[in-house]
Amino acid sequence: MVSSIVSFSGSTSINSVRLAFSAKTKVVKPLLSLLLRTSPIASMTYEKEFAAAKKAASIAAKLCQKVQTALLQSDVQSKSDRSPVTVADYGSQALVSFVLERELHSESFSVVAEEDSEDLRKDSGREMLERITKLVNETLTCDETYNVNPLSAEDVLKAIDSGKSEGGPHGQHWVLDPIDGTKGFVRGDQYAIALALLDEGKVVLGVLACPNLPLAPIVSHDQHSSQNQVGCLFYAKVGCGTYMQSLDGSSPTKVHVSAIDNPAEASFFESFEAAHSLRDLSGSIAKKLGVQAPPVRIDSQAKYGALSRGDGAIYLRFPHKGYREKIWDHAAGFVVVTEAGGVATDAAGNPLDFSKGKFLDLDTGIIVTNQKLMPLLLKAVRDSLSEAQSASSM
Ligand SMILES: Nc1ncnc2c1ncn2[C@@H]1O[C@H](COP(=O)(O)O)[C@@H](OP(=O)(O)O)[C@H]1O
Ligand SMILES: [Mg+2]
Ligand SMILES: [Mg+2]
Ligand SMILES: [Mg+2]
Repeated sequence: MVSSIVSFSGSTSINSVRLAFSAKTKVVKPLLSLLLRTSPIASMTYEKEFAAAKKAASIAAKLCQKVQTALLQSDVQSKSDRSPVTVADYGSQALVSFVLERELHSESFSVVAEEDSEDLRKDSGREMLERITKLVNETLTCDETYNVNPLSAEDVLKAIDSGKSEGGPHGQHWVLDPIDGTKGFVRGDQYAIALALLDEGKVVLGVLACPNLPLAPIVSHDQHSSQNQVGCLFYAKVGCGTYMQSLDGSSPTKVHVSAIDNPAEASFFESFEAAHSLRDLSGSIAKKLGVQAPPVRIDSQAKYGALSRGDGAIYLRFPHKGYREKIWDHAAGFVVVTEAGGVATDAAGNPLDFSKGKFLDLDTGIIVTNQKLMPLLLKAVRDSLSEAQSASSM
């Protein structure tokens, strides 16, 4: 559900105030932090970071699109070679770090990212590193924003590891999944470049670039929509709502989650990959809710983006026992969907906690929907889980 066209303006000097204070004593900083979080102007902060994140994800998306196009045109034999995907993962991560550092000149650059350069630094990684370096330089040249000397292989390695961190409850940390939905990327389906910023353990902004997601709703009553343009950029900042624009740069549109309050009319998302989520469980929950529509299975955090604009009303994710969710698989999607009016919790209804390092500590799974459906969904989840538990103990 897409509503009015809005653009961000009305900057304040709150960032400069922050900077000035941040250099001061340890006493002032927490006080200022508290003030900013409780003040109505808190939502006006992070403007520079927000702009940098959008730019970084958009440039990385260009690199990924280029690799995916080449991958899909290649023959069957080279399709089974996974190296193009790896090249895109590393290339995307290097570009995002490069852009963030260039734009922000931050003294304490910290990134919790999925990839690192360890394998690339080995002799066996040399050829791949050359391919990545070439790709990164080609993408930067095409973009024309940065008039820089070509990056060397060493620059690329440094960018991949730049600010490497485990996150945590204090300070600011970027959270990056350079390609989320790797399996979808290989198939030519959905994937996302997912970038979020944590501040004192909370996700304060997030950007999702979804190069293959149609601009038109993917769960639509109008199956004959003439709009088949793909490539969406979703972005959200705490207190400011969620916006979507085309990756080509159309004007932003404010988006909202579905307003459906009758679960029978809702459709639900889950992973395309059967191994990523327990389908028996999501099927049982959907049945209890009376959901009529079949599940919509797509890869990556594109699910959060689609949900944030009201394509479907529920996202169910129940990994197999023992799987630990990583923050980069959810941080950007979380703020995109919650700022659009959605609610995302674990299976017991606890808020998602991004402050514990690179893992999300969860009770069983992740569920996302709108405010009205959440109580019904939680009950269906509770009932289905206890049924599954008693069945397994028999
Ligand atoms: N067995 C498993 N259960 C749940 N998630 C898994 C999984 N194996 C991998 N994943 C995660 O699922 C992500 C993709 O999400 P989705 O299932 O929504 O498409 C992967 O991100 P990457 O593709 O970045 O590695 C990976 O982190
Ligand atoms: Mg991922
Ligand atoms: Mg990934
Ligand atoms: Mg991965």
